[in-house]
Amino acid sequence: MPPSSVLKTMSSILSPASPFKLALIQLGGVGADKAKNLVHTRDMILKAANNGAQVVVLPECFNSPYGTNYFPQYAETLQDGESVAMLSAAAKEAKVYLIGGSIPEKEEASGNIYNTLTAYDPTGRMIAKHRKVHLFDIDVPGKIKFKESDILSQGDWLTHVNTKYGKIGVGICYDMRFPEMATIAARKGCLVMIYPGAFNLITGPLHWELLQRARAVDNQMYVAACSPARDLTANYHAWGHSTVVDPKGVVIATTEESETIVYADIDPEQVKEVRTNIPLYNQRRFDVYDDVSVSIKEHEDGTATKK
Ligand SMILES: O=C(O)CCC(=O)C(=O)O
Repeated sequence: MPPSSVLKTMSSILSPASPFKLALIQLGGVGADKAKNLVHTRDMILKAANNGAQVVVLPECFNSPYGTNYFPQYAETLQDGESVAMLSAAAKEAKVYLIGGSIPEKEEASGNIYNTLTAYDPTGRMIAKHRKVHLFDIDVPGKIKFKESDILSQGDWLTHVNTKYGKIGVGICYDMRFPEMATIAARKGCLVMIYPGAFNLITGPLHWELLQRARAVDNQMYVAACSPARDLTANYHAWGHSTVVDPKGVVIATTEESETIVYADIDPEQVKEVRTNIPLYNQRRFDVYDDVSVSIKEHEDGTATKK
């Protein structure tokens, strides 16, 4: 048993939190018909809630086919968009916190398009908005080339969603490759980092699970990533394998590539225990290198920005 002073420090690094059941909806059948995509998504949210989920997660780009050519056509504003309206109503009907995957968002004033996640509380109120911070621009010759920045603008803040179960850090897909985001979230008291994402058949097998386990073990927090199901008739073939990793770095729930819902129990005591047993938090040498979280200030709307 560690001394009580250590235990006290350990519990104080996690914002107040309680256990909850998480559901990752590995959504299938996302096609060209947006209205149809929305109807199916709502059905799956209700299904997850009926199975006891208290926090429900959707994948990246759940309302439109994935690809830069689709973004302008499917983009909508957060003020009067049909996807946001559905998400809010579904969160309320299902009485769950909803991490609403992402949609192409059009900002009316600038005309910019963003890859945007919105989150809702069980009354249907939008409680956070995260715009993908790191855009997916890669070129692996002969294998995969993707350049989101041709069409999308990048987000300028981090997002820590306040829920009654504790604080949840969010990122979108490629954001997962940047460890600073998860480290900042952990040091600001988030117990889980959630990434709606859509890796592909090249980088998926290489890095999807590895990145989640890395973020989890480095930061001693839960990490979850929610993908669409794979559709070989679509232009973009998603890796699937929606996964939840615990604070020890162990995969506690996962799947293959078909449509399904992945469930996992998130327990803040597990975070505290791991951080007590292996007390990395207090062993960091900020006299030797900098703490990436100190320059970040959290705001009431869930955003976190440089001071
Ligand atoms: O990082 C990767 O390999 C895939 C990222 C991605 O698909 C995305 O950001 O949408």
